[in-house]
Amino acid sequence: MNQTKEQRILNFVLQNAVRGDPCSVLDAIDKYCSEKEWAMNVGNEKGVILDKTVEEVSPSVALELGTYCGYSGVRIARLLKAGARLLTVEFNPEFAAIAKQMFEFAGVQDKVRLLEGPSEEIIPQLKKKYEVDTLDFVFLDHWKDRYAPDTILLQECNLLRKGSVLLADNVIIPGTPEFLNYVRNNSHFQCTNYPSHLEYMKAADAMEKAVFLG
Ligand SMILES: Oc1cc(-c2ccc(F)cc2)cc2cccnc12
Ligand SMILES: [Mg+2]
Repeated sequence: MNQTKEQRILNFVLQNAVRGDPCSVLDAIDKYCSEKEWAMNVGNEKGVILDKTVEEVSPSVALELGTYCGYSGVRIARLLKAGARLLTVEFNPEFAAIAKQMFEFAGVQDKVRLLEGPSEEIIPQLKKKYEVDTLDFVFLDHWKDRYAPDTILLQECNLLRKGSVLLADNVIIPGTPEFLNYVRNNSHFQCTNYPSHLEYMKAADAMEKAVFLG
């Protein structure tokens, strides 16, 4: 049976990265996806913006929407303090299976909990089923038409607290106009735009940080 691109990415990591070394996993994915096959990982340029935001927030509980192959999950988890945890949501079971193996190889599996299913179903379960009080950090990197409704849903489920930080990928390409309009015209959010480039390409992209003011 023919391999998928995501399986080829994982295999390249297994053969070229060092087990237990998250940075070598990130480097291997970036090498493969810049030289062999493009894939929708956040990449190293926007990844540095993600790193700086995670380091600034130093979250105890982080949520990622859109796991894909686990690149940004490894990127976030490698920076988490002892006892902190990342919940990452992926609705595609094939992607989830790849990401699970990626987390295990990188050695971050004890910090990461992979939740399979649609974000709109999982978000309302976070408090009771996954023992979340509030979220310190949320990385939005899933389907672009879900950013705004999921941001509203996070508020409706009382998962945000004063100072919770949302960071959204792809606000230029593919683009998230509804989300940008929502957070930028909402007095409960303080927004900052971080211009960058689409992963592995020259096209312009950007990330948007939206701090919930309570
Ligand atoms: O970082 C991303 C990039 C793209 C993307 C796909 C095709 C393009 F031509 C340009 C950009 C899609 C994503 C979907 C979900 C999460 N991240 C994505
Ligand atoms: Mg993305």
